Amino acid sequence: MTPLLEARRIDKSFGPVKVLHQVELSAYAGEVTALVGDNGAGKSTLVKCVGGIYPIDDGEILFDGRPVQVHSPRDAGELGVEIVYQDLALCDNLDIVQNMFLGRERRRGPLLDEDSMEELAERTLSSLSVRTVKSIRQQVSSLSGGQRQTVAIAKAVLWNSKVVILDEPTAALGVAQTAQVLELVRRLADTGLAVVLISHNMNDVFAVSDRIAALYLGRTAAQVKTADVTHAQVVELITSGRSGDLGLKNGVTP
Ligand SMILES: Nc1ncnc2c1ncn2[C@@H]1O[C@H](COP(=O)(O)OP(=O)(O)OP(=O)(O)O)[C@@H](O)[C@H]1O
Repeated sequence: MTPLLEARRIDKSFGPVKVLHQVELSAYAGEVTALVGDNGAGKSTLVKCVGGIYPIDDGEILFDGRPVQVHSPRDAGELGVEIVYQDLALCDNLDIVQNMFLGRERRRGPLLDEDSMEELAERTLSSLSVRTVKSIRQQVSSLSGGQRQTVAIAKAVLWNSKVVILDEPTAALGVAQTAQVLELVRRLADTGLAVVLISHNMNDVFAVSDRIAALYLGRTAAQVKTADVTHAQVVELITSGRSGDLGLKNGVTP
């Protein structure tokens, strides 16, 4: 199976500090790929390279098997790659519809086309089976952490995205909200999207992912199917970059 999004042999330095060394990442349509690694392993940097925020020094990015140039978030957006960052970049003083269309508002003549934006926002939320928000005209400041995360994810999928990258979507959430967001993550993949989930939480990783890509000190420690590994083996990959009993071939389960 060809990955929908693939990063190959990515090198990235900040000044004299090399942060990514020949890093590999494959994400497949219809699957959740968990990107794991300790603090500072390079997860955010890799995602920002793929999302066009940082230029790569070397390596290549492929979309649906074709090499592509991603020089800006706009390039990434045109390919259908959207990233939901931890800070979510939502505006508290705007409502859900205004946030979902922020910077990409629909117009009819000189006026905003509120009806069509409302309808599309509604349709997107219901296609994701989101029933947790009372009204799409609610101000974002009145939403809970889980609801905010949901709106940020819905905003990312509104634009015909094909790959959605989520940076620690459950980090700030309680148990019930975490379960809701993980359910949404699973649903995104089930609708055919390739989902990349950055996470530190092994329970989340094992609850929703199909594959795991582990980084260790800026290198790919392994890319494995979740069903082929145990919690303990993944923890070992994260903490030492190795897992002796996995029988990996070039970092991949044979
Ligand atoms: N803009 C930057 N300039 C210099 N160094 C950076 C920059 N961004 C990240 N780094 C360094 O790159 C390394 C990888 O950081 P990165 O944020 O990608 O790790 P991470 O795996 O996402 O960590 P965390 O889980 O803590 O978010 C770290 O050593 C960090 O200090």
